[in-house]
Amino acid sequence: MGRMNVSMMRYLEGDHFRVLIAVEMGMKNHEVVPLALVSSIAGIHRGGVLRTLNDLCKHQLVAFERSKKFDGYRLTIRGYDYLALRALCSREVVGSVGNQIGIGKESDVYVGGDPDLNDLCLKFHRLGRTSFRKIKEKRDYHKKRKSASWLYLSRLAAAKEFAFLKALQERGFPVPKAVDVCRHLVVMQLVVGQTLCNVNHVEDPAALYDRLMALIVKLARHGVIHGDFNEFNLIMLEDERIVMIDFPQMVSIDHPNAEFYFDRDVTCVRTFFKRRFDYESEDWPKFDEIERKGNMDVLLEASGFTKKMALDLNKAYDDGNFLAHCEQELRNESGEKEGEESDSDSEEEDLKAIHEEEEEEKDHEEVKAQVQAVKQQKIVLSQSTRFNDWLSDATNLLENVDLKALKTEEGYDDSDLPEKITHPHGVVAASDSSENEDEEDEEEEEEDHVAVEEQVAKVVKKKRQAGVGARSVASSAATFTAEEIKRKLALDRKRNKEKIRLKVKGKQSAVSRNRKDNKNVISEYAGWI
Ligand SMILES: Nc1ncnc2c1ncn2[C@@H]1O[C@H](COP(=O)(O)OP(=O)(O)OP(=O)(O)O)[C@@H](O)[C@H]1O
Repeated sequence: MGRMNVSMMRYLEGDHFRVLIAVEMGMKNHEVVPLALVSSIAGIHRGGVLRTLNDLCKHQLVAFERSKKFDGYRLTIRGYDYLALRALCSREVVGSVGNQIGIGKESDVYVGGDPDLNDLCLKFHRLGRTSFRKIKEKRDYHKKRKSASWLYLSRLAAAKEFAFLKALQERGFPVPKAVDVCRHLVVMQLVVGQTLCNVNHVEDPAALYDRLMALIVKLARHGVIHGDFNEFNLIMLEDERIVMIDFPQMVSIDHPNAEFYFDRDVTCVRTFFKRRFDYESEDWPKFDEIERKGNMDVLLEASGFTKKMALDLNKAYDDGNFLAHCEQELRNESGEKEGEESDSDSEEEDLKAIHEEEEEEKDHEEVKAQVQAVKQQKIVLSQSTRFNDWLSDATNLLENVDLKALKTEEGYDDSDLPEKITHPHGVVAASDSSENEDEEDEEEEEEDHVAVEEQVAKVVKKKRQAGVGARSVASSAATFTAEEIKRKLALDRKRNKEKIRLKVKGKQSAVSRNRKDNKNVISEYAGWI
């Protein structure tokens, strides 16, 4: 029995726990939680979530798994322990975790301390431990669900233990003081003593025997039967007082098998005393003689530990291997127990349906997105070909423009312009005027260039002032009239506007839909934390 390694907790940040909680929530209806879902539940962008998940994987708080349909993350036992501890730390219930003092079939027990370093007992329920270890080899066989069942069952076991501890304590039974519960972790008073199985000698076995039998009867009078009343679940203090621990199978005396459980508790004590202390009594309590005086069983049901929860938990205990959910599922599949569908199975089916719906929806959305992308591409392509056509037409027309004709037609005086502009290709001017000037140095060229620019600016200004603009030039040369271009531009603008509007609308609805889904998941899990 070692120590729980909680050193990593001090290095984890808020985002780490946020992502851990997101994985925990996602595991309600996912065997492994896909990155996209973790990201949307946590409300952190994918890049950030991925980085955090890598950290968590490194510290074995989550595990990455590949399944047939998709890859994703699942919470590990360590991750679940960290979540519970973190919550209790922030409630200032737990301040430290120490050595392991007990290891049972269904739990790990550690010494802990509160922030003031007073001793505490931390009991981590591990109800799905068996199934969790075999999860890989059984994965294909059981398909979905079992990953959720160990979280669910461990949480139920903790809730039940806490509820019983409180109720028993209030009625004066010798049990450890219940401090708090979170997820699968129950915090209670640390009992300093020895379990009865380790006690070899007592001063007065008869007195101890009577006290134990009186305890069984007192429980029954209050309406409950321990169900596991044996030397392993009884701690003896130094002064030989007895403290009861561990009530996993506590049942009401109205339970159909109540008598069987009662007799089994009595027999356990008798057998132990005979074997260990060689003490046998002729006197032992009988179930028929019990007079009910309290209704703790009923009160417990009203305390939040519902019938449904008890049903699920008892079924898991009865089946022994804590895979009740999965086995029931299998039985249903093989048609053995078609008429006996329990609540948990209907929940399983609901979850399955939700899962399938989600996948369908996802597929649908993907197809939609693809269609949208193809449409968009087409529009862009059509726009670009239209533009290219228009550009080539315009270029051709421009080349055919007769500037001289234009000059006479428009009253255009090009005396202001240098030769290079008057003859755009420079061929005519070069051959006519200066055949001898073959070489021009770079400086001159540059000066010319600046001069040309200035001249152009001057001419344009002049034309504008005279009310004759470039538009009139274009109108005489292009096949597209100004009206047509205007109309086209207006149409394009309108289409673009519509496109933007549509896009925003779509985005908004997707965002609000995601938010709604996340809100539902979060509200469903409100009682977990
Ligand atoms: N409050 C406590 N104070 C001190 N020790 C405790 C306390 N609770 C449990 N333990 C120790 O932890 C051991 C395991 O506890 P417990 O019996 O509750 O676990 P379990 O998993 O239900 O065990 P199992 O089902 O195998 O009997 C006990 O035998 C006891 O030694």
